[in-house]
Amino acid sequence: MSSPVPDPIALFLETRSRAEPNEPWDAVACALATADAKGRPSARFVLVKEVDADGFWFYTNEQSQKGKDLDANPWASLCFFWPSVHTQFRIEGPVEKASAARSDAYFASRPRISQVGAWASDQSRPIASRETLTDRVRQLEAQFEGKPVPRPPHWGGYRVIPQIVEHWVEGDYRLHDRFRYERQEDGTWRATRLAP
Ligand SMILES: Cc1cc2nc3c(=O)[nH]c(=O)nc-3n(C[C@H](O)[C@H](O)[C@H](O)COP(=O)(O)O)c2cc1C
Repeated sequence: MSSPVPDPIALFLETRSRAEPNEPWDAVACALATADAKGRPSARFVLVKEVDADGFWFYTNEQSQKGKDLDANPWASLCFFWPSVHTQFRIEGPVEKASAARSDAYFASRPRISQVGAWASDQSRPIASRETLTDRVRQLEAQFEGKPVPRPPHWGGYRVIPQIVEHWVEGDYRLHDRFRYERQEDGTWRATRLAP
């Protein structure tokens, strides 16, 4: 049986470190749920490599479906599940765009082929064929040859500011432990135990 902690972000980071060596896939991957202007939800996986009390950061094409959703409705929910430690975390809160400097720094850290891919892909728009994409990659590789690849203006970071964190730990006979943490005005967290 677990009990509430004062800082659920520290708990998230500690749990992720324990999970990381045993997960078959990337422990920083999570489902990101957004909703459009009509409140229709959609979910997809993203990588959230940077986490602190101010934000859970991900990077994407701002003209994608998720980018449009976040323009219309800047609130999101993230869901991580690490089977090796029998734990799920849900993070919910308002979303803000990263500064240009932060997006530049992250873009610069990516492999060159991913940087070219960010220019080549009009993410979430229809394309005629796979060749359309690979031809565009070849064309851009030639264009940027011998030069650093700049960050496309429509590509950048977002942070989900954690207002609600839910920690779920699998228990025997489906009697799981669930704690919902709500961030208070003074930055402390109020924990509530939820029925599983
Ligand atoms: C494990 C995993 C990680 C992913 N990480 C990202 C990411 O960090 N950023 C991104 O734009 N797409 C990422 N994708 C692709 C997205 O799931 C999605 O297909 C894409 O962003 C378009 O989503 P949208 O049309 O809802 O905007 C990832 C996919 C998987 C399976």
